[in-house]
Amino acid sequence: MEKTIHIAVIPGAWYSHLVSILEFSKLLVQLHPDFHVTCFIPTLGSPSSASKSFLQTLPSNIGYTFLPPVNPNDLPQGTSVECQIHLATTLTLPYLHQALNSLTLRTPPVALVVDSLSAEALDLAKEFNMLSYVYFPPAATTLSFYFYLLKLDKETSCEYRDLPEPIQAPGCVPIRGRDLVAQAQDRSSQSYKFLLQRIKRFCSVDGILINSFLEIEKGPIEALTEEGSGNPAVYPIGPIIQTRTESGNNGMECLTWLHKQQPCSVLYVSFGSGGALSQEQIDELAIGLELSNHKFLWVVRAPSSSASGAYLSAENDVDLLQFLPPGFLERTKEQGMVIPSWAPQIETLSHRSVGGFLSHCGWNSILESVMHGVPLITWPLFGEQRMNAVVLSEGLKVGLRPRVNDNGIVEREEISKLIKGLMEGEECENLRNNMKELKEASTNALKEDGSSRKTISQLALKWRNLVHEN
Ligand SMILES: O=c1ccn([C@@H]2O[C@H](COP(=O)(O)OP(=O)(O)O[C@H]3O[C@H](CO)[C@@H](O)[C@H](O)[C@H]3O)[C@@H](O)[C@H]2O)c(=O)[nH]1
Repeated sequence: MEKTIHIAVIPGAWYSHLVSILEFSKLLVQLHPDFHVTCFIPTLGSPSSASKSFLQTLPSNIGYTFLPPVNPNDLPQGTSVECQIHLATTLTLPYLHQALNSLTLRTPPVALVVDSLSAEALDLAKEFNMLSYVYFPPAATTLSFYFYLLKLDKETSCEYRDLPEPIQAPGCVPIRGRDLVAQAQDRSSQSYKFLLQRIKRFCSVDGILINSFLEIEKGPIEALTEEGSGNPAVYPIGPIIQTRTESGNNGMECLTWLHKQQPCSVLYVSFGSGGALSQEQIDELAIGLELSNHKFLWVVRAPSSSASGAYLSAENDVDLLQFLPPGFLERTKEQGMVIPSWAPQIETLSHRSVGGFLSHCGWNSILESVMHGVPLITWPLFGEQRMNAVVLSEGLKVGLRPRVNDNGIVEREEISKLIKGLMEGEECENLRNNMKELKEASTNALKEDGSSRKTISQLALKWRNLVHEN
């Protein structure tokens, strides 16, 4: 009888990371039905409704258990979101140990695949005799810069933003220090120390699975996979994206509205699973959308206190439309639609009426936009999003990046100008053509003999052979 191949998976305590690693797991068991995945989920507070409804889509050969949740209110005041996510895993390591122990007694997993934000769990692989892998949801460019940061940290002492020249990591577009990942903007911070610790852990694993593909990031992927690079084996397995998203009645309403619009006429505006703007920036964005005269569909969130935007994890019942400028909804009722909190993003990006995406440049949103051929306005807020914005606007030329004023605000005239550039005229045509090519490449990567599909099969074969040898 054919043996079942067991894999244990540990996501990061963040909606988009949970979804990405589990979408990969879904693809793995779909392509290789002799595989079974068991997932242990760290959580911050209670799981969001979007996470719960996503978990209901898992097939029977993927099992999951929640680890005891870490309550953000029990953590020291002012703990950054990155540190909260990190603690959601570290504080539950004893439970994870217990859970892996009982799993190993029943059905020993051959490999432990751990999300990049849960890297502390990697130590358990050795103890339970499993191969260890990092699942890395962001871009290959980010991974290449991460490894390069270890070198840069030794060779320089100033803040990276004060370096006179852009930084050139192997195979990557040059990136100015101020555009580096947010955790590296203050080298004395706890977030930076955590980041370096995490990257060092990555160096000793059996492999790193990245959610990217050769055609979108040829330079960094070739540099990362080059023999003698000194990195662990890197496996590009993307683009892994959600197959469908949900958002109840609001979602239905927005799709009904999209059905009534002209092809490629609507700009979709969304800042990911939790990105939020300051009140001043919400006002500028609203007026900029209005001035552009283009149709829009905007997912609105409560304002953040940071001028340049931040991540807000709380779901609450406040009326989000109160944060819009007076009279805006009435004036734009024929021009746009505003949707509070959450939209069905996949259904929106795949809708024929959508012609542009103003995005915070989370890597999942980028891949979803690429797979549906929608060019972007690249409006990074936090994390590694500034690096992604450079890749899209300066590298791939499928996005336009707004100019930010000295107070960290993108002004209304700039917003309106960029929307016009994205949605009409020669610039729009060039961006759409570049995106069309990328869309085709992204579809090919996961076809029968596509580059990423081959990589997944290569990994599966390696894991299967190990089980059959024992
Ligand atoms: O109204 C919404 C908003 C978001 N989404 C989905 O939520 C996910 C958002 O993912 P992403 O675009 O990557 O944004 P974040 O959740 O902010 O992603 C975090 O994780 C990414 C991968 O590591 C990083 O690139 C980002 O910087 C980091 O903020 C996507 O699948 C969207 O389809 C919806 O379905 N509806």
